[in-house]
Amino acid sequence: MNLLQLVEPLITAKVIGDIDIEIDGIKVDSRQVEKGDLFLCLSGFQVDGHDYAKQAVENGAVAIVCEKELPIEIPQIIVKDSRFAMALIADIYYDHPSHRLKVIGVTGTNGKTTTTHLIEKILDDHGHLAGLIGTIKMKIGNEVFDVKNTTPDALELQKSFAKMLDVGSDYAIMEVSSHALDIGRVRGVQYHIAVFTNLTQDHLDFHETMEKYREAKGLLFSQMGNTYDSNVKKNKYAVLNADDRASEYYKRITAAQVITYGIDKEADVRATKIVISSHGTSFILESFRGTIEINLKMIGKFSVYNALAATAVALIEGISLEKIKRSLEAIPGVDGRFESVNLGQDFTVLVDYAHTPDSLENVLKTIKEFVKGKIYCVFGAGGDRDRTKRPLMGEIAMKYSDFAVVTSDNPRTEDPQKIINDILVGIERVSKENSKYIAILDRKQAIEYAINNAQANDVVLIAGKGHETYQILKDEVIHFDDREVAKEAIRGRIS
Ligand SMILES: CC(=O)N[C@H]1[C@@H](OP(=O)(O)OP(=O)(O)OC[C@H]2O[C@@H](n3ccc(=O)[nH]c3=O)[C@H](O)[C@@H]2O)O[C@H](CO)[C@@H](O)[C@@H]1O[C@H](C)C(=O)N[C@@H](C)C(=O)N[C@H](CCC(=O)O)C(=O)O
Ligand SMILES: Nc1ncnc2c1ncn2[C@@H]1O[C@H](COP(=O)(O)OP(=O)(O)OP(=O)(O)O)[C@@H](O)[C@H]1O
Ligand SMILES: N[C@H](CCC[C@H](N)C(=O)O)C(=O)O
Ligand SMILES: [Mg+2]
Repeated sequence: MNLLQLVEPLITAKVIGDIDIEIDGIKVDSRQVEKGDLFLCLSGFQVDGHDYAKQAVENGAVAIVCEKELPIEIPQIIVKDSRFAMALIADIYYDHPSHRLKVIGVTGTNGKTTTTHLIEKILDDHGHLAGLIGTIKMKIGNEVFDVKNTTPDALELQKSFAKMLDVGSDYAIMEVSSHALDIGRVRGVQYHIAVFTNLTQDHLDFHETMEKYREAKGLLFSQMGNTYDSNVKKNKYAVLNADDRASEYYKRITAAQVITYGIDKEADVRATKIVISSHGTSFILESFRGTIEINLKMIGKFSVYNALAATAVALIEGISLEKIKRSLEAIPGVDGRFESVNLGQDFTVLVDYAHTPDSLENVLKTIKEFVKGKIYCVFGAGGDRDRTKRPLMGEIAMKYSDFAVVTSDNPRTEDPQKIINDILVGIERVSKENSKYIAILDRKQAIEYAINNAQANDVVLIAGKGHETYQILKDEVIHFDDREVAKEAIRGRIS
């Protein structure tokens, strides 16, 4: 593509050199640059991409986009904000792929992965080909790719949309993280439907305050643009959780048509008569398209919220209640979310991705609804992440479980014992004389401890890492899968 044409909309950019040249690709990582590429210098959180411009040139870059003039021989396009430029350039380079797909974005503290998977299942069952982007994987056609981030950067995102179009997808369903919204990874994406799950504490290391966190998520709704814009091929919809206070704010800042879902408050799509058991959750779904009984295999009130959000999306897309019911009822659950590890033992082992105070509380409350014995809660908290959630998670574990086993999650660059100590502050704040808890640094030993001590009818919840098959330590990433470790421990007990 001609570079002059590609950067034409960046009207305030200062250009050094002749940019009336062809580029063969765009890269943000100097190590991946190939002959003929345009290299974008991003000032990162760890290092500054500008320091790698030389390496990019050595690898064959023919031009760079940067925020300051650099001592290199190839043409430079100097912009105010190279992340902003990246979003714009990527959208143009891949020929506005999000305008040719129906993009459904899901944001919120908890439930994004689950809700996107439910929407994908309903659309696929209904003859659509939906691409999927999120925490567990990226799916394009029938191919599945590993992901580094829940929401990729603008370049990878637009490229993925383009690939989805190539394989004939008509929908892209994606998780939109608050980080992505905040640093502009999804800027320029045209959303057809934006979904909000909920807003509770997380990521205050990054956003600093709940208000800023709420505002970051709000960008998904405010950036939807004007519903009545003549360029917009279809109407735009904001699907909001009526039971979450933040929805009022999102309603105010969006021009999209608002469809609400909920349980406690009046809503366009609502669940009543919820019954939770150890095998599933049933409820009556009342909607603007009629009423139907749903029997989910997934467990818990939070699962009902996710099902309602997915239902609202499907109803907007004109899918009948009967078909939605059939799809939702067929879903066994999502990888690593309330996933049972069952080798025939007389107690229950559940692996779940709860890594926030709210999700831990929801999961434990759900288990309380059906448990006949005691609850063991094995959990930790991620390093280099919101520290203030740690004591809160400790308090919640003490409040809703009978035995807390505090351990390591992904310590990253932090000292794992210090993370545990932060959790113990919360535990000790609420613990009573007969409260039971233990701290075991090694996650494998912690899981073994809970499983070895569980009695008939008890539930062992292993929270925080869900589908993850690794553990991020200071200097290395090791293979670690809670489900495998739990199975081994159960086998050890049974034999
Ligand atoms: C804080 C944050 O968002 N960081 C993201 C950011 O990395 P960064 O800015 O730190 O990158 P960097 O390492 O400083 O490098 C800066 C630039 O130099 C370039 N570079 C670097 C080295 C080199 O040799 N050559 C070179 O060109 C890099 O390619 C980059 O362009 O850009 C990277 C590429 O897009 C992301 O992978 C990375 O996410 C990191 C891994 C991360 O942990 N992010 C978390 C906080 C995150 O974003 N999480 C949300 C989900 C949260 C949730 O809802 O639960 C997500 O969407 O994933
Ligand atoms: N609607 C919900 N409300 C509250 N908690 C939920 C909800 N749905 C799921 N959870 C809990 O949160 C955990 C994470 O769910 P899920 O992976 O769907 O969320 P997510 O928003 O994608 O998380 P992440 O921010 O890590 O991408 C689940 O394992 C469960 O414990
Ligand atoms: N998307 C979340 C995942 C947290 C999962 C937990 N296991 C951890 O590592 O903290 C984050 O990056 O904060
Ligand atoms: Mg997710």
